[in-house]
Amino acid sequence: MDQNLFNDICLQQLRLSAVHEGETVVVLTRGNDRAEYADAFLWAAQQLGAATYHMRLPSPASASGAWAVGDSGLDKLPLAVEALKAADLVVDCTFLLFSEEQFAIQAAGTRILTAIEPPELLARLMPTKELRERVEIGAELLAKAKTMRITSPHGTDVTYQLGVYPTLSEYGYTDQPGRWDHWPAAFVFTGGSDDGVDGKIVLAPGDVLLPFNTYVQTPVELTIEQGFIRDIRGGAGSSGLDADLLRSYIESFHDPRGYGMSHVGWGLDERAHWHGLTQFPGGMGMELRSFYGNVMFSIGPNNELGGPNDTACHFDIPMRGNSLYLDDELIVDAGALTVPEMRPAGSR
Ligand SMILES: O=c1ccc(O)c[nH]1
Repeated sequence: MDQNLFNDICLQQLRLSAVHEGETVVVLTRGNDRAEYADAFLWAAQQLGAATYHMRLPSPASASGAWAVGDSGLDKLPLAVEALKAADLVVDCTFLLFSEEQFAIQAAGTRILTAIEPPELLARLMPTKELRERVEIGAELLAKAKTMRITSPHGTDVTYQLGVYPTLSEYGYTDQPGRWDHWPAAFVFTGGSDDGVDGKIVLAPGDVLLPFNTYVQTPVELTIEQGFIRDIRGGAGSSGLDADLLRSYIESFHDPRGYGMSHVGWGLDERAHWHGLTQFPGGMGMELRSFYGNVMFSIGPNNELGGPNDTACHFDIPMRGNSLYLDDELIVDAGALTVPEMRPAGSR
């Protein structure tokens, strides 16, 4: 994208995130990644009268090749963490989520906006206040629920006991002290209690495996007991290829907590395409986490919700055409939201 255009969308973003004169905005990058993001955000912050600078960390010293979450590169840099805590807004172009340092920075009252996706996607899925309202309505419903049940025509039937962990909303910008968000995003999630997820999830062709950034081709059956996946196998009549890939990847972390059940919720953005991975292979799948009516469950850490599991092995798995009940009330009906206030304005 042309740098002037990129500057403009970052300006729109920082306006939504309520950046103003007297604030300090720090843009965080690593190695050679996303220098043009830093330029655009620095320019935009200046337009709004904020003080701003770029903090550039070295590239990770070791590259495992896997998407290991939680390593911020800041663990040996307490001075840098203090500087980030002193900022009003950190624009995180590195993915700090699941790291100790992200939690410490938020706890100091600093808001954090993660921005990693390709500029074209940032532009197309520019957050809106209307979408924020719909996401917040979803978050309110989810926060009140005591159980969540997910079913699908393929045989999924799993129940999460809720109420232990907070509900988080992601709508793509952040204007409240201490709040993190990720641009672009439109979904809500919480986590089941540590030993309170039981049942079966059957992944069907077209469901999405992030970070593989692939669509499931062969059905996968996951058996879940007391918050952990106990068995992964290919569904009836399938070669079992996707089941083998999933298991092999999780095993490579040598951490049984990689089989834990992480966050769970649903997506709300009708502008986000299910087929998005075919368009932006370089992205990290935020479009897929956000597409309207997806039900997304996750595997691995739950420390971002305050839980004890801080494994580096993480999967997000948005599924199509599933149904989701909160306390027996149908909220997502085969991939469509039932609550009019959560639907796009034109389709209530
Ligand atoms: O924005 C995100 C990205 C990944 C994840 O697991 C949650 N939210």
